Parts: sequence; structure tokens; C-alpha cells
Amino acid sequence: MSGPDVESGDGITGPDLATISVDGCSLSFGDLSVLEDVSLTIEPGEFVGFVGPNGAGKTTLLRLISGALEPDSGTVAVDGVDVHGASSRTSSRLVSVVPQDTSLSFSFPVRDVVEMGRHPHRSRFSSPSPEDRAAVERALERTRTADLADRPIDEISGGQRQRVVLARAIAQATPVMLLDEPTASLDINHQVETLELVRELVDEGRTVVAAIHDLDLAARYCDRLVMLADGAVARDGPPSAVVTSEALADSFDANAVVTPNPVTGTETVTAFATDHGAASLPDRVHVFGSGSAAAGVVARLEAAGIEVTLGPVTSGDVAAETARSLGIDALELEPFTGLSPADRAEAERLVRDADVAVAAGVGDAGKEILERLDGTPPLVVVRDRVAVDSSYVEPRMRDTADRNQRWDRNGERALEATPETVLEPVAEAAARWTQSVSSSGPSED
Ligand SMILES: Nc1ncnc2c1ncn2[C@@H]1O[C@H](COP(=O)(O)OP(=O)(O)OP(=O)(O)O)[C@@H](O)[C@H]1O
Repeated sequence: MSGPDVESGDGITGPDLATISVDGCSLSFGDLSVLEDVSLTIEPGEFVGFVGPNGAGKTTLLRLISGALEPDSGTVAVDGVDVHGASSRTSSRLVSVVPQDTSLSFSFPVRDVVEMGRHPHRSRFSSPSPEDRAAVERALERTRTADLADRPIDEISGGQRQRVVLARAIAQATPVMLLDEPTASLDINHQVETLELVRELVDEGRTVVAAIHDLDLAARYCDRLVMLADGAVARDGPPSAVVTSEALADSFDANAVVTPNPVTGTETVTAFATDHGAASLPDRVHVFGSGSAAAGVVARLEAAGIEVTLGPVTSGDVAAETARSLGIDALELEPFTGLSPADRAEAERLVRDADVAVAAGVGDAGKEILERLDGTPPLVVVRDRVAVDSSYVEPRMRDTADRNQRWDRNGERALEATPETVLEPVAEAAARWTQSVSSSGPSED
């Protein structure tokens, strides 16, 4: 299944396309089992991201594919060649590697380091050909490291070194590139430039596998993600199928929501702290309000596994958009319209079905519902940090808070929170409610 030998854009001959086949690979370090029966096929021209929590086995799997580590059982083939049986010259014509740790123990000029990528293409004692030189210059240009070419490698920054090592891999002109955290030490411009460049290499036909911690970048640039957890493939597929709140909860034990990035449309992960005090959370919470305060509350409650409803909220509002992207049931109103009797009935139903209500940036329509539903369920008021300082909004907030006092069955003030701290008072409100119901039975009012 060897690919055709062709003259590549980087001036070398070799197979231009290669498939990676990992078949039933297991590997242990002493008693520690790190990979267990991993099988994967990666097609030519795919950009695959390995994602997963620390210690999941991403680097180990990359090192297994490069041939640096040998599996206890199973095989790895690149372009049909068993990488563990091949000579190092054959493997280094097939696979180039950008390791996580790019520190080098010598002081060569950057150009010489990039030129090392050409060694597999030359006979042992020959000097670089014009073709080699052209490939090196091209790699320096593509990684924007040409201005560093004469500097000693040990006198440039970690991020610059990372780009130089990528240049060396590009100069190596292999059909497969393996990158371990290629953007880890890069600033935002260089992160995006590097991943755009990797995409270009993929579009030229290379097969690229990269371990990437940043899930947003992985979802934005990779064609396919393989989520590793405890040394096994937990999920494998397009980013939209792999970066989900369920997968993040299962594999990372993370409390997170995944929403579409408004600019790129790709998956964006927002993770929250998992601590919400000792009390248990209610099953269902209704959120009144709009704006970023309500959006933050909705996302945090959803990430904590609570069934959330929202409304009334104006269509297009950030809270409505957040609810929509999370598949949350929301009562949306068209801009500049009031509550119809049907909307009112629907809002009242959503609130009555909830164990706790949260008010966050409540507008006039929401206030109307708040006023009519006196008594149940218990209420938590979220004070928006911006709103608290505003002379326009603050009297309205105070007004809402005063009215909320009448809401509480025990005559206590409604519990207050910020979007960041909403889980604890929600848990407390639910506990209070359960207590008051069990001591007096549900109220009629
Ligand atoms: N040379 C080694 N000797 C012993 N244990 C090792 C060795 N290399 C890795 N491990 C262990 O193997 C497991 C997987 O490590 P690996 O570096 O592959 O994880 P990773 O998913 O790349 O993690 P990270 O996201 O932190 O980079 C870890 O428990 C690690 O401690």
C-alpha cells in the first residue's frame, strides 16, 4: 500500500501519502499500564487531534506511532511499513516529530537545526544539495523563523524554538507528522499561525496527528479528534461528536458546557469549578432574566447536570442564544412584544415545574411573572456585577429584591448570588424548600 513516489513541493522524493495503522497496541511502564488495546486507522490527509486529560496516554501513543517506544503487544504501520521493524532512516523518511520538550543540548545555529531534517534524504557524508538548501529556506519561511536563522538555538525563546523544531519537521518532508502540543509555548498569534500552517500541510496531503490540550483550538482545526482516557480510546470522531459536555464529564470529570463559538462556529468549552458546597442540587431550576448574568447562570446550572428552563427572554438575547445552543427549553418573546396570555401560562407552567427559580437581570415580562407567582418555588436573586453599580439598574434590582422578600415562605430574604456562585444558594434554596414542605406541606398560595 505504498503511496506513489512523487516530487513534493518541498523538493524531495518519497511517498506523498501515508496511512497510519495502530492495531491492538498495549504498553506498560513497569506495573503501570499506559495504553490498553488501542486500535486506530488514520487516513492520508487527515488532521487528527489527540485530546484527553493529563496522563491519558497521548504522548505515549504519539511515541509509539513514531517508533520511539515499542508496544508490549500490537503493531504500528505507516504506509504499510512496520515502524518498529524499519531502519531509523526508513522511519525518518516516513514520520517527522515535533516533541513536547524542544530543548536541545547543543548550540547550533537555527538554520543548521532545521537542516538536520534533511539528513534522512542524504547519503551519510554528502553535503546539502541545492534542493536541501531550498527545502530548509522554505521551512524557515513557512514557520516565520527566517529572521532567527543565524541565532544559536539555545539563545532563542521557548516559543521560537518550538517553531524552529516545526521547521525542522517540515524540512524533513515526511508524509506523516506527529506534533506533541505544538502550540503549548506560543502566543495567540503564533498559535493560530502555526495551526493554519499545519492545516496547509494537511491540505497538501500530509497526515498530521497532534496532541492538543486546548480543546477549542483542537475543535477548530482538526478534522477528527480521538479522546483518550486511562490509556484507551474513549471517543473518536468529528469534533462536534467528541467535544461534548458528556464526554468532558466522563473523560475529564469536568463540569463544562460546550457552545458554538460565535465567530468560528466550532465548539467552545467553558469549564466551571465543581464545588457547590455539601448540599445536593435540585433536579430542575427555572431562570428568569436576560443578558450575560442569565446566560452565565444557565450555563453553570446546565454544566452541573440540572434540568434548566428559561424565560420569558427576548429572542436574540445572549441568554436566549446560550439556552438555544445548549438545547434548553426557553420561552422566547419577539423584541418589543409583551406577554400574551399563552406566553404567561407557559411561563407559569415552567416556573411551577421547577424546584428553584433564579432571577438574573429580570426584565418587565419576567417581573410580571414573578409578581403573579407568589410563594413557590423558592427564589435566588443573582446580582449582576455590572448592574449593581449602575444608577439606572440598581433601583430596579432593589425593587426586585424587595418583592422577592414576599416570595419566601418563611419571610426571609431571597438568597442572593452572583453568576459565579449560583450553585451554592440554589442548593440551599432547594434544601430549605424540601424542609418547609416536609414540615408544613405545600402551600396553596
Ligand atoms: N518513561 C516513562 N516511565 C514511566 N511512566 C511513564 C513514562 N512516560 C509516561 N509515563 C506515564 O504514562 C502515563 C501516560 O503519560 P503520557 O505522557 O502519555 O500522558 P499524556 O496524555 O500525554 O499527558 P499530558 O497531557 O500530561 O501530557 C502517565 O501516567 C505517565 O506518568
